[in-house]
Amino acid sequence: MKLIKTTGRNAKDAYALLATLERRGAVKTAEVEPTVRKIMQEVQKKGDKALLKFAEKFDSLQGHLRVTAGEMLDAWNATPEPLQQAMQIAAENIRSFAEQQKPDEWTTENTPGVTVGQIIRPLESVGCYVPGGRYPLPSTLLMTTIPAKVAGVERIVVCSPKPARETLAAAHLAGVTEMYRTGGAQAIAAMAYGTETIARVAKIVGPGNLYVTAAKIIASTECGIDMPAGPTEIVVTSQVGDAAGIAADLVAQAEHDPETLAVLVTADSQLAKQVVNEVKEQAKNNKLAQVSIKARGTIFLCGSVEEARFITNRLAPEHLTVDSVEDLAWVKNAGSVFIGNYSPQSMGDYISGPNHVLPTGRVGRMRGGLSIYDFLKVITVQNYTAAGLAKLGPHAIALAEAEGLTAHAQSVRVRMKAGKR
Ligand SMILES: NC(=O)c1ccc[n+]([C@@H]2O[C@H](COP(=O)([O-])OP(=O)(O)OC[C@H]3O[C@@H](n4cnc5c(N)ncnc54)[C@H](O)[C@@H]3O)[C@@H](O)[C@H]2O)c1
Ligand SMILES: N[C@H](CO)Cc1c[nH]c[nH+]1
Ligand SMILES: [Zn+2]
Repeated sequence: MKLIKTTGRNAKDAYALLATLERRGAVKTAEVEPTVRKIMQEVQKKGDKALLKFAEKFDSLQGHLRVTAGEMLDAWNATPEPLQQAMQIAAENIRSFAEQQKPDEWTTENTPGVTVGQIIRPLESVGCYVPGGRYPLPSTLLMTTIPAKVAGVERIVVCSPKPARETLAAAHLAGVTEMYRTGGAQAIAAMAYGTETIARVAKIVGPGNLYVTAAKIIASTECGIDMPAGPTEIVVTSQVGDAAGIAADLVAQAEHDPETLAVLVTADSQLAKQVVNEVKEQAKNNKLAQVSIKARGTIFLCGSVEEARFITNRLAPEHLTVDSVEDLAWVKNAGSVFIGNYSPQSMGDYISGPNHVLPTGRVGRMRGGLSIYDFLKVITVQNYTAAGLAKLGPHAIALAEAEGLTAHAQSVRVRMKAGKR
C-alpha cells in the first residue's frame, strides 16, 4: 500500500492522486472501448456465429450456447450439502431483503375531483450478467436473478462465460429457465441486440470486468442498464478500527481483479502504519491481490477526521467501511456501507441480503446498489372528475398560454366545456 500524507509538502501529490483515482471509471473503460465496440458490432452482424467464435477465443469453450434444465439440476445434485445450505440461506436473505424494498402502489386526491397516484409494473424481460472469467460467481447469479423474480419479471435471461458447476447449481436454486454460456462484451451485445438463439431483453443488469462494463455503457443506447458495476472497489475510513481486520477486507476485495481499488483513509498515523504491515503480510500468498494493491492500493493519511470524510465522499466507493453507526451521518456517496469491526465486507458479498452488485467508478454519487427498483417501473396515473377539471383547468390554461402552446390550452378548454354540459 502506498502511504501518502495529505498535509505538508505531500499535500499536492496526495490531491493529484485523489484526482486520478476519481477518474478511474471513465479512463479505464475508455481504454477498452475500441475493442469492445468491434466485438459488439460483430455480434450484431453475425449473431450466434460470433458468440461461438468469442466463446472459443476467450473462454476456450466449444459446443452449445444454451444451458439445459438438466445440466442445472445435475449441478445442484452434485453440490455438497453445506454449500447447498449456504446458497439456500443466501437466497432467502436476498429474497426477503428485496421483498422488503418493494414500493407500494398508491392514489391520493390532491385536489377535490383530482386523483393522482402510481402503479408498479415489472419489466417484461431482463438479462443478468454473471461474471466467470477469473472466478465463478454463483453468488452473483443469486444477487441478480432473485430480485428480478421478486419483482415479477417474466423472462429472466442469464449469461455467463464458462459457468462452473456451482454457478449452474445456483441457477437451479434460483429457478432460472434461460441461461447461456457466453460472456464479456459479446454476451452484453447478444442481450442488447438479440441473436438467432438469444432474444433481446429490455434491460441488462449485473457486474463484470472492464470489457463487460464498457459494453453495458455502449448497450445503454439500445436497452436499459442498471449501472456500471465494474472492477471491485473498497474504501475503509477508520480512526479506531482493528488493523488486521481492515487489512483482511482490503486484501479480500483486492483479489477480485488486477483493476481493483483498495484504499484506507485515516487521520491516525499508527493505524496507517499497522495496516501497511498487515496488508503486506496478509497478501503474501495472494498474487492477484498483490497486483492490484501494488497498482493503486493507497492509504491517505489525513490531517483531520473531517478531511478523511471529505476524501471518502469524493472517492464515492463501491464498498465503504466506517467505524460506527454515527458515521452514517456524514456518508454521502457509497454503494454499500459496512459498520465496525465485525462487519467484514465479504458478509455483504455473500449472505447478508443487501445486493452485492454495486456502483463503481464514482457512480456511487448517483445511485446505490442493484435493488428491486431496477426491475420495476413506477407508472403514474391521473384521474379528473368534471369538478376537478373545472378547478385546476384554468391554471393549466394559464401555463399553456405562457408557453405559447395554444393547442394544449384548447385541449383543456374543450373538456371543461364538455364538463359543463
Ligand atoms: N461492482 C460489482 O458489483 C461487482 C460484483 C462482482 C464482481 N465484480 C467484478 O466483476 C469482474 C469479474 O471479472 P472476470 O474477468 O473474472 O469475469 P467477467 O465475466 O466479467 O469477464 C470475462 C470475460 O471478459 C472478456 N475478456 C477478457 N479479456 C478480454 C480481452 N483481452 N479482450 C476482450 N474481451 C476480454 C471475455 O469475453 C471473458 O469471457 C471483476 O472485475 C470483479 O471485481 C464487480
Ligand atoms: N465483492 C464483489 C463486488 O464487488 C462481490 C463478490 C462476489 N463474490 C465475492 N465477492
Ligand atoms: Zn467480493
